[in-house]
Amino acid sequence: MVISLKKVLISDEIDEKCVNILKKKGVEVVKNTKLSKEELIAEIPKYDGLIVRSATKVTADVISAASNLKIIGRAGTGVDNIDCNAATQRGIIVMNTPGGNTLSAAEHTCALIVTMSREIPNAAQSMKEGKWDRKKYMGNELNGKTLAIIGLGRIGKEVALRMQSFGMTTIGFDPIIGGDVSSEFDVEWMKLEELWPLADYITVHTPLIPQTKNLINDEVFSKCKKGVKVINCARGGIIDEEGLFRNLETGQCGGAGLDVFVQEPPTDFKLIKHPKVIATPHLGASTYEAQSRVAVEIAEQFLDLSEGLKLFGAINAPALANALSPETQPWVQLAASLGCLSQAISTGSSPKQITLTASGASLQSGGSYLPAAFLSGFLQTSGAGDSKVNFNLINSPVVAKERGIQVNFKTEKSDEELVKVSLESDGQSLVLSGTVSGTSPVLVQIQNSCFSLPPALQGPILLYSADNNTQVLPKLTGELLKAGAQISSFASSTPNGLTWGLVNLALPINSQLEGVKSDLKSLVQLTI
Ligand SMILES: NC(=O)C1=CN([C@@H]2O[C@H](COP(=O)(O)OP(=O)(O)OC[C@H]3O[C@@H](n4cnc5c(N)ncnc54)[C@H](O)[C@@H]3O)[C@@H](O)[C@H]2O)C=CC1
Ligand SMILES: O=C(O)C(=O)COP(=O)(O)O
Repeated sequence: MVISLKKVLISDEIDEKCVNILKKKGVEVVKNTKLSKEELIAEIPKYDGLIVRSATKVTADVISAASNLKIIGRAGTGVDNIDCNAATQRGIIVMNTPGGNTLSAAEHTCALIVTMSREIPNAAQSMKEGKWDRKKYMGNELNGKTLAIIGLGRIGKEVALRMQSFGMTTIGFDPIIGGDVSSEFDVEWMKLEELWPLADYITVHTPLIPQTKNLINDEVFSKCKKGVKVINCARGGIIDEEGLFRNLETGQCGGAGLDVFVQEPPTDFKLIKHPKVIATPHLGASTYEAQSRVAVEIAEQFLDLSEGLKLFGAINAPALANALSPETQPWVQLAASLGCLSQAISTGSSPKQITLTASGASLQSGGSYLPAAFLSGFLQTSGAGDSKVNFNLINSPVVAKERGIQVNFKTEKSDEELVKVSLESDGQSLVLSGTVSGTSPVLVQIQNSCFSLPPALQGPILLYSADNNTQVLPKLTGELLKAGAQISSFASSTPNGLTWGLVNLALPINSQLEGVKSDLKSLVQLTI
């Protein structure tokens, strides 16, 4: 799957380095950070790449209008502003720059913890108002206090390491990162229920997903120490905003440091204006260093992918990572071609079982891309679904699963490199196998008949079977010439019951070849 990047739209405020790196490689870049949703929908069909931060909402209707879009890049971490399911369905890669802004977000979290413990924002504001209030702003030391960290990924870990230097005890929870790993950075892993009563401060560093929505709510506050302080530098909504306000009012919550909000920018400032709240306008990643890093990283990741060098940061393209190298490309095309042929030959009948077998040493890792490539050809030829959607390695596995189509993948040791497909459907079983000759995918076998000179599976083809090929061939050639066909090459299988013939054409023909159809057992025309 080749990702050709000619024109990229940058619709959020991103460091100029991103523009420069892409332009240097000949990519046309348009930066427009003022687009309304309607304007974005009108503009997006012109682009094959889109780069955003958190402000642009890449919704399903934007994606549906993006007829040429191949990749959406997030210069940052969270992709909750991108409808990733819609992008996957359309075969569009979604990519972020994990790690590029980790340290900035971690430092911002620590800054909120420290400033909250000493009421620095309120105290500083009172001095600007000409006051000298030394009694009002008594604080607490962090030394000896317990910090609970929910989400022990990149940012959670960096927060732990920094706050330990203040003498804080760090405890935490993460469903994936266990105690063996967290103990390496001195975080004692515990269950949420054990952690609530111990925490003086709770900081969240998870994505916003159904499991983390309103994770900290009235019930949780009631299990915490009176005066517990909370910090959210991850995503608005992980701490229930209404519940937080109620607990600040009663004093059950002693303070909150908030960088992110359910609605950004907020329309209701009630929580933000609470005297015990320190709020910043989603500034976690807003440092020159982080912005420079994520801008460079997203541009380089785009270029690496379009140059077929490597895939990094993609969150919805597991089949693509091993399918980029020039050596793998013809095998991807072969599997897709076999998918096209299988669907064309078995028209209408839905497959009960599809088995793909890869033989030969170089195809042993084919399980990561051959089934997806096969499905892309199979679905494309089925013509099912939205005709604007092209099936590729991103969307085919997902769409096939939705339609109940499953591919069993097997490998076999052999000196010969070969991809074999067996397809069982109601009353029909089909076997096809192919290989790569030079860089071209070729058909080796169909049912139990082999081609001594395997024909190329590329471009417009005509595949037929007949009982008596010697009689049929002159008639077929006559019909093709009548239809104005330019025949590039012809191959026939060694007769074994039926004979199969494959005609490679220069251009597709606009004829059903009625004059010869009755002499043939089967006939399919398709462009691969
Ligand atoms: N305020 C800002 O400007 C920034 C905010 N962020 C946000 O910070 C958050 C964390 O980012 P990273 O550390 O880079 O992500 P990460 O992917 O490295 O870590 C997230 C961790 O959350 C854990 N997790 C998932 N479900 C959980 C659950 N139910 N309970 C507890 N833990 C759970 C995951 O297992 C993972 O270890 C993200 O939401 C990201 O969008 C990131 C950068 C800047
Ligand atoms: O990377 C993230 O997840 C962030 O929240 C940073 O958002 P931003 O790029 O500053 O709009």
